Amino acid sequence: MLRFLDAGESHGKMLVAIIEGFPSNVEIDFESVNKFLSRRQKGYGRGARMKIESDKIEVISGIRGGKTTGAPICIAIHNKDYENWKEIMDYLKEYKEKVTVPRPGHADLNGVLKYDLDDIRNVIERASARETAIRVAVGAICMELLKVFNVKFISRTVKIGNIVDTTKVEEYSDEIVNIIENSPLRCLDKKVEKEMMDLIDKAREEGDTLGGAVEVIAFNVPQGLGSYSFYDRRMDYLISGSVMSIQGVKAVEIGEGIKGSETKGSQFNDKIIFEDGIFKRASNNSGGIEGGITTGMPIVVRAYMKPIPSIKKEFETVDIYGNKIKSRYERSDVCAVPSLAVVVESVLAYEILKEFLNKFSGDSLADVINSYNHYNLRVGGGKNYGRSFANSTK
Ligand SMILES: Cc1cc2nc3c(=O)[nH]c(=O)nc-3n(C[C@H](O)[C@H](O)[C@H](O)COP(=O)(O)O)c2cc1C
Ligand SMILES: C=C(O[C@@H]1CC(C(=O)O)=C[C@@H](OP(=O)(O)O)[C@H]1O)C(=O)O
Repeated sequence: MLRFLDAGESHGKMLVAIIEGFPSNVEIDFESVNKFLSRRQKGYGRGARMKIESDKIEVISGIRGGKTTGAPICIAIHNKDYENWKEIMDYLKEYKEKVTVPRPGHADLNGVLKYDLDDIRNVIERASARETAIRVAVGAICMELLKVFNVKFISRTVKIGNIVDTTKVEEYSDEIVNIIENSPLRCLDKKVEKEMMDLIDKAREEGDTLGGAVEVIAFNVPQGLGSYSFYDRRMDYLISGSVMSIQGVKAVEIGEGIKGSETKGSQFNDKIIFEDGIFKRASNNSGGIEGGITTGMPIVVRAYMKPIPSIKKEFETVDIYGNKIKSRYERSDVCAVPSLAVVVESVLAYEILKEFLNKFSGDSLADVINSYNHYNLRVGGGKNYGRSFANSTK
């Protein structure tokens, strides 16, 4: 079974991850992995930290000669900012200037109470969304295997504050990807994007922050991943839990979950059709998942992020000893919604690959390909659902 663990602090030496259960002989394109990391760092509204970091992965084990070996993959991302935080982050010598004013909205207060800490710094360091850098690296490695099976993603911003991009994306296109990848907010509607940027500027001037929403679509995911047979095997359970675990995410929607709740069954159901010997759906309100199993239609996930909790504008609060005090500001992003889109893309890639390998299991890429092709011969009527068969090890 594919699994991973990660560790590391925001201003510590590095972030690390160990991925286990990844098949052998998968070619890893490091340029592509590092590009994924740099996509996460971009986005209008990000703070000063992103000018310091230029995330790149270092391979410690499990990849040799550009290919996975089947052994646990260990990777690291070094924090450049560590140089500026060495004294504060020293693991032997106690740093005397403790952080004692918790920020509402962050893990600060809950963390010190739960772990009996007298320095909020110990909470901030691990609760920080800096951790998403290594999660994206894990997702990027998963993507290298999904690419063999032509699984592709589009991830974009659909909302900043109350400004919404209503553009619909139903099919994958390189043109759409190009627009998104070259835009400041990963937004498709340029007019709406300008309004969003103005809103971010206004929030920054006011010493305030913003949230929003992203949409991520996975194309060419085969039918049959996940299961209705047990709650924790349901694809929608796995995806929503994983997306919800991303720092700041407060709601997850699959397909037309929200709008659909206002319609009738006859309108919401995706009509089943049978064409050229294969089953298809005439629409995709279910967002590619029915009964906890992928339908073969695109998987559509929307994630909603609350406004960034660290606020420059001063307000009255209390410290961890209960004393009334002015709020404390910690260097921060004003808005991180475009970055969230890339993080959701990578956690989705991980969850899809995990179930993909549960269904088409194999210790080597060739075994996985055989299993995949065999299944597609059966349910795809020998033709598959318009996806190309994975028949190479490239
Ligand atoms: C990519 C990204 C960047 C973030 N940057 C900041 C930030 O600069 N300052 C901040 O206070 N919160 C930031 N957050 C949000 C916090 O990490 C998050 O609100 C906090 O961990 C508590 O979230 P939770 O209640 O969902 O766990 C960021 C989140 C993401 C996904
Ligand atoms: C470091 C990243 O995001 C950080 C997430 C974050 C938080 O509180 O979640 C706070 C900020 O960190 P710092 O205090 O160093 O400025 C963000 O920059 C990153 O995305 O790589």
